[in-house]
Amino acid sequence: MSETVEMSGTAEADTVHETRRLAAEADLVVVKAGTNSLTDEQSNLDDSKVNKLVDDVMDLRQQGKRVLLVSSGAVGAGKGLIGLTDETVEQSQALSTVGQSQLMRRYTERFEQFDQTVAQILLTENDLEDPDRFTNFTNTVETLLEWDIVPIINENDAVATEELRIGDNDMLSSSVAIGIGADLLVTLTDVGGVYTGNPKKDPSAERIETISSNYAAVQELVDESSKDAFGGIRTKVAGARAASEHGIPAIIAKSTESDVLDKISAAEQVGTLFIPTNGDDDD
Ligand SMILES: Nc1ncnc2c1ncn2[C@@H]1O[C@H](COP(=O)(O)OP(=O)(O)O)[C@@H](O)[C@H]1O
Ligand SMILES: N[C@@H](CCC(=O)OP(=O)(O)O)C(=O)O
Repeated sequence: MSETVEMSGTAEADTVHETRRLAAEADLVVVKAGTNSLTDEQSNLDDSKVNKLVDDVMDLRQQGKRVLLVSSGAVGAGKGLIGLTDETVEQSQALSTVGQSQLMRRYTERFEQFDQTVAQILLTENDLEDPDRFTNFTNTVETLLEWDIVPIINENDAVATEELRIGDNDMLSSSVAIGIGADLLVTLTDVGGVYTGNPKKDPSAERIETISSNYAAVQELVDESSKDAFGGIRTKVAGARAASEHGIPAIIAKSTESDVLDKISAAEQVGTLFIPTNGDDDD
């Protein structure tokens, strides 16, 4: 297990314990999975990664929880299929439309093995900001959840170029979690949480176990370690923080960790935990 780091302002042990309990008891969970957690090095959809994610989601479903999956991977899967890179935004948009249907086919096949029906929702931040569209979105989600279906959400990349430029499913999943009043946001990625530096480049980087009043210090570390990257850990931290400011516990964790969602629902120490601030920002 990675080392944890005590940063000044880290939450008290009982607050951490209480947040893990809240996360464990969450009924309505938003799970976000990034491209790296779904594709291989040749940018093909990686069956074993997709299967593992579905198995993890089904762990929650089998406990009676309602789950919304926010999945990236459309552009990545499109690149692998067509054998082209996305050098322009227009190419990314077109690739996403190819990859998205492939992605949904894989999800549908795997979830079917558990007799779990899924649905696709493509949306943009604008859809969440416009009151009529937002109402339509929540009505659809509520109906799907009543029918025991797992909605799988992605950005509508063919029409939303802003999101494509900044790789913003991290913020979209956060907005969805806040909008529908989720009980927990889990962001799955290819590293074990938020670290004091980029763990792929800096072997001395240590995992930050909890984020609460130490947010400003964490933000500085993250800005420094991911200076050149669009999206990346920065938007995950911003999205998780936004959720926690709305009273929703949020966890950033590694998608390859065994039974990662099951562990969260057993209140185990996994990834980086964002303590709900309920708007009390004491930075
Ligand atoms: N301080 C940090 N803590 C954790 N990861 C970091 C940090 N700084 C940079 N990163 C990088 O952010 C990456 C995760 O972002 P990204 O590649 O966008 O993932 P995803 O495809 O899951 O959305 C990690 O692979 C890691 O290399
Ligand atoms: N909507 C795009 C991905 C956008 C995105 O946020 O990607 P990632 O940073 O890998 O979660 C896609 O499906 O390819």
